Amino acid sequence: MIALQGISKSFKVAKRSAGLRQAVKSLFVREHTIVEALHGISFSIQEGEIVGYIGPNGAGKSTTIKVMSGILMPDQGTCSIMGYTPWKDRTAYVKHIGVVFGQRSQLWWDVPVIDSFELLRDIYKIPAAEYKANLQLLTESLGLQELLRTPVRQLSLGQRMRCEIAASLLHGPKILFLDEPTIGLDAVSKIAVRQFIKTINKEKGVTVILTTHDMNDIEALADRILMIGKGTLLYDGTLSELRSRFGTHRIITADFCEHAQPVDIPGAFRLSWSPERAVFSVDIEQEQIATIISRLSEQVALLDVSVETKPVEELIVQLYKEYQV
Ligand SMILES: Nc1ncnc2c1ncn2[C@@H]1O[C@H](COP(=O)(O)OP(=O)(O)OP(=O)(O)O)[C@@H](O)[C@H]1O
Repeated sequence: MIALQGISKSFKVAKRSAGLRQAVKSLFVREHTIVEALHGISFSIQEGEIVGYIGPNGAGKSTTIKVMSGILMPDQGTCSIMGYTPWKDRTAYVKHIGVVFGQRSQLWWDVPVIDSFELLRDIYKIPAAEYKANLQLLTESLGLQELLRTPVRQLSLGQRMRCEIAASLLHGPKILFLDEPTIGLDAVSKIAVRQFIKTINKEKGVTVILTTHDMNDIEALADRILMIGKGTLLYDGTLSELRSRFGTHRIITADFCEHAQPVDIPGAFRLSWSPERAVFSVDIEQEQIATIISRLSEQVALLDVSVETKPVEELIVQLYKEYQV
């Protein structure tokens, strides 16, 4: 459904040093630097996938989304989405995609939300019956009833984001590009947005590509992760593959029956120790969890023990470090 091959994109950025003298100089002599935002990006995505597109700040995520949604033309490479070249066949192409940029609004600021929706209906030439059905479904599933008559500028961030997502889906696109859809949302709104993304993917078969810095989004949604750093694709795989490749550590938390003095357990790294509780990190490639627990129970009376994998967030940080991005 989506195939990118060798996509590169550079930006020419005016360089200016600080100070009045340099400001005056720059009026006459302009110096530029080239920022290479994307460097030979290739991947393909099948219909029905939910793909998390991750990477540190400035990695090139938004630039890729802009290329895929036809807003930017790359310097090199090919991009075929549902048979279209996004930046060439824009008018026909945009009918098949929905785009949400978490940091920007596609809604008209001063008018009620429903007015923006009606404008989009006219722009996309959505047939009346289809518009009515989609609006009803989106209103119900995103809880928009109370918001439709409110001017966008009066909405909270979470309320606006729900309206943005609805706006991007009114024309029933097959692909949804979400650039940081949960940025700034509270925990309840985040869960609601994630739930909704899951539902449209399952029930309507919408293919979803989302960029995010929130690894809980990735954990909750993404079947597959594409990781980009400094404009280059660094990882393409599932979260569980990532876990088994990099997440060989487990965190053991032990609660004691009575206060205990710190002890060293061979094969485990002690992360913390308080009179009632200790936390260890264990590399399961080196030592078995059961062995560590048995060694620990020989030293202290255990009330409770829990074993957790390293949080995804930490795995990603480890991955960024490994690739030096
Ligand atoms: N219009 C532009 N003009 C000049 N440079 C740009 C432009 N857009 C992006 N860049 C540069 O391209 C690089 C990639 O930016 P991009 O916005 O794609 O990163 P990102 O991965 O989305 O980052 P973030 O997580 O911070 O949103 C950055 O170095 C950025 O400064």
